[in-house]
Amino acid sequence: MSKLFRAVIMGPPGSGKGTISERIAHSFGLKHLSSGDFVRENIAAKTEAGVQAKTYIKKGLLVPDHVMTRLLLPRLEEMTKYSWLLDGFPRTLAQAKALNSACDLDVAINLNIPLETLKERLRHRWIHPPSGRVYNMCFNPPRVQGIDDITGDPLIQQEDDRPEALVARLRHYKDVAKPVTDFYKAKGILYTFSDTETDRIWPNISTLLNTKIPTIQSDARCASTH
Ligand SMILES: Nc1ncnc2c1ncn2[C@@H]1O[C@H](COP(=O)(O)OP(=O)(O)OP(=O)(O)O)[C@@H](O)[C@H]1O
Ligand SMILES: Nc1nc2c(ncn2[C@H]2C[C@H](O)[C@@H](COP(=O)(O)OP(=O)(O)O)O2)c(=O)[nH]1
Repeated sequence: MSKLFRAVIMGPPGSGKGTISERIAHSFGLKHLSSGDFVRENIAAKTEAGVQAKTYIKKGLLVPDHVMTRLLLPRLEEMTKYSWLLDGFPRTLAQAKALNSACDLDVAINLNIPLETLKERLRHRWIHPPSGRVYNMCFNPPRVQGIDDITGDPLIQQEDDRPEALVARLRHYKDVAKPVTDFYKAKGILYTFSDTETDRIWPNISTLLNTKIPTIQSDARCASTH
């Protein structure tokens, strides 16, 4: 059977999941699957799960596990031929267990970034809600201030990126994420990266994936000749 590469990336809001996922997708040719993008697509398409998800997001809540897994697992089934990196899922132990029954993961990347750094980053984060594109006024600013590069639409700052909301969000993240990282640690696939800068974390992630991905893809090549 051919073996593909399957990874998840975890970390608190602002830890760089989106930024690092894009780099991984670009450098290693994996598909970057973002749970936030899936949620937004389902809301736009008014699917049953999308309609349910919208009621929670409007209140600034996480989407419940059963809605999230119903929305996400069928999309993963469409990806059986591809290597992928999943960003934003799982966020809870229930989601991690649901994912575990659907597929075998090779690597779980865990970003551990100091609180002060997260606060500072999210203060400067601006997003283009229809596409999910993320900018940072210092790190990756748009070409024109306040305007999306591709569509020319105005950018917005999310309510829950404000410093007051953020501390509560981060506390909640820690409580919910710990059982998930423990779960992956017990499986021996957890790799934690701690730093204040994505550019310093990136070479270490790249080295890790260089050691993991060629082996797996050469397995896949052998398998495909039989
Ligand atoms: N795994 C998940 N479980 C529950 N809700 C989710 C999950 N993934 C996404 N969502 C919902 O979709 C919304 C958008 O997700 P997305 O990951 O794009 O943004 P976010 O919560 O601002 O994350 P971050 O700040 O870490 O980038 C979330 O706020 C949440 O309500
Ligand atoms: N100053 C600075 N900003 C960074 C760095 N890495 C990412 N950012 C920016 C990009 C975003 O505006 C914000 C959060 O990054 P993100 O990739 O959206 O994180 P996440 O919420 O998906 O985990 O921080 C970084 O290393 N330094």
